[in-house]
Amino acid sequence: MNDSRTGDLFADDPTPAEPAKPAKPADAPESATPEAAEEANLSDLDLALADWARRHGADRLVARAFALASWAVAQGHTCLALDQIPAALMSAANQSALREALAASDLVTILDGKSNDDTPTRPLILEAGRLYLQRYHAYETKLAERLSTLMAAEPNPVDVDTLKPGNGLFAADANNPNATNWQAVAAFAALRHHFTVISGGPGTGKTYTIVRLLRVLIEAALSNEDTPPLIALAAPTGKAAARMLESVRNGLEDMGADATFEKQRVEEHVPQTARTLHRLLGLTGATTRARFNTDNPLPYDVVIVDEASMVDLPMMAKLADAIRDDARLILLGDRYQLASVESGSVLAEICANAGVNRFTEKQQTAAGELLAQPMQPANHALADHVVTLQTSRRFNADSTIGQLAAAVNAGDVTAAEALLTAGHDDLVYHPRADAAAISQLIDRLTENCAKLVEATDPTLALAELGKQTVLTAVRQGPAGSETLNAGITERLARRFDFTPGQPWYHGRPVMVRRNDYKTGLYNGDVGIALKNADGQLRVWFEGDNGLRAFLPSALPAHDTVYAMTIHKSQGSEFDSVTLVLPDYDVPVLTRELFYTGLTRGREQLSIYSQRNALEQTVTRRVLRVSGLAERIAQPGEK
Ligand SMILES: Nc1ncnc2c1ncn2[C@@H]1O[C@H](COP(=O)(O)OP(=O)(O)OP(=O)(O)O)[C@@H](O)[C@H]1O
Repeated sequence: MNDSRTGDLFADDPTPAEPAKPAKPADAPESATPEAAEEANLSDLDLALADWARRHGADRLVARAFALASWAVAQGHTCLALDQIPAALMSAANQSALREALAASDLVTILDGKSNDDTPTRPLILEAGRLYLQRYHAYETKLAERLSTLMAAEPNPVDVDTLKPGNGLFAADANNPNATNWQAVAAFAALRHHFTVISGGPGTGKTYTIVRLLRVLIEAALSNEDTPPLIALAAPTGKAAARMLESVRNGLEDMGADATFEKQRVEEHVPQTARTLHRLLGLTGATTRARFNTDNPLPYDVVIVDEASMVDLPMMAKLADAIRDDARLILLGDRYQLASVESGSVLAEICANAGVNRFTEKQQTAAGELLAQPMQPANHALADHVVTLQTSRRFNADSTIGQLAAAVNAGDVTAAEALLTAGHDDLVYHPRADAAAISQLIDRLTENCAKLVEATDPTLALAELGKQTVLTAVRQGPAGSETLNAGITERLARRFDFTPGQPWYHGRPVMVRRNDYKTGLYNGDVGIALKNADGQLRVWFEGDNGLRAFLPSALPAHDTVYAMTIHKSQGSEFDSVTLVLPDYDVPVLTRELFYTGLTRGREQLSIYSQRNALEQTVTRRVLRVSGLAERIAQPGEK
């Protein structure tokens, strides 16, 4: 790192350059000066960018703006909102001088009413009070442009009569026969448009809907003697892709019970694989440029992406870029879930602007009797493209986990607390998450984890891992996943007489930390180390065609996984989940995080959290600054 990154950049008055200093540990004492405090909150990358700007003629304030725009991306925003810069990162005096400094800089493009196609594109872009690194501005504008193009055209009409109640595909709800069947409406929206989002919590029937939609598309083509559509199934992670494929296969199998359905005729045209988005787009090397893009679009007529809430802005922009204008892009996901770890919360933003199941007058007319009641017309361009499924088909309607998820989504602390303290069998609440409570929890968990050390059959051991897990909000600290993993390992080592420090032992569960195309192991894949008959350790993973065994040394980066963070659990479900929130406040404690964690549990949920931490968590929303929704369409444009 260049030395000029320090005092020189972040002091308001010129000071001599200082030598580079090591990164500040989290518990370091308060910084001596406000400037040093501002700097301490920034990463080396942020500071390197500021340094680059400085070397290219930026004054201190503009250089600082570079660092802050980079900091904003690391926080998950796509840009820096100038009116929301934390005081800890820029003094009020500097904030009030910032706009003028940016306007005067050769490194900053100002986009306003006066800009046009000849306006040069510079490394920083200021638009409507949002300051972007140029690349993120390009991702955002490109994505908005592509989605707007896809939304503007209507595909060739497909007969939607088959979707109507009574026609076999989507049966009316036996308990409520006059209610709108939103699954049928979701299929209708996807038939009518080139871009559709089907949002829904776990088990609300997104895959069920998709399988029926594919059936309609394939059967329509076959009956017209057209070529059936070329379909791609994809997801952000390998694990999510594998789950998606399994759900689609199960969905086809279930539909096989319908005597009018010629399963084989349709099945032939449904893909036999689901890929990661990286693979789909040809992003497997070190390059950030996808092999498939506007100039070389994907060959598919229908691209369906599951777990779309986990897709970040750069990936979504690349995906939309690679979709042909005459193809369909269908995103499946849960609008209320945590967004991607990286920048942007694309799915949530698209859905927030669409509202919940509100259509334009035009779409209501086209839907006809699929909609049981007329609704107040929406006028946002996105409205017709988003359908939200709200009834879980996997749980019964009054499952406590489902009710808690609804209360959390509504930010209703009182209802959430009432459910937690009512003494339900499937929801157990421990109002303490201090060191003593965590130690007791570790003891209890160790009993369960001992089953893995005693396991001999990899299939059974992997099934055991899928049954239950512990989810944490944070990695470190007393309630962090690392502490729980270390605590359980230590107790197991004592009980089974191995050294806790030894990396590999019989029964160690691991989670892969990054995609590795060489081994075909992906970020989030979970495996178990077991000794074979010769006493050799192998790590077993589930694969498309049965179990796969690896030498421990062949694995990509991985962690022990008795417990994992909620972020890492996205896209997975377990019969039983223990959810642990720290008893001190951290900014990651948000409603979206809690919702995502609790909806990983299918049957049983235990929550360890102090009441006030819980209240704080349910109340706080993830706020990500972005201009995407504004760009896609202004209200009234449709
Ligand atoms: N309308 C329906 N009638 C009967 N069963 C249904 C219906 N919709 C969904 N199901 C069943 O509910 C279960 C969950 O559906 P599905 O897997 O499609 O949900 P999902 O939203 O894709 O779930 P996940 O979030 O886990 O991916 C499946 O067993 C499916 O067959």
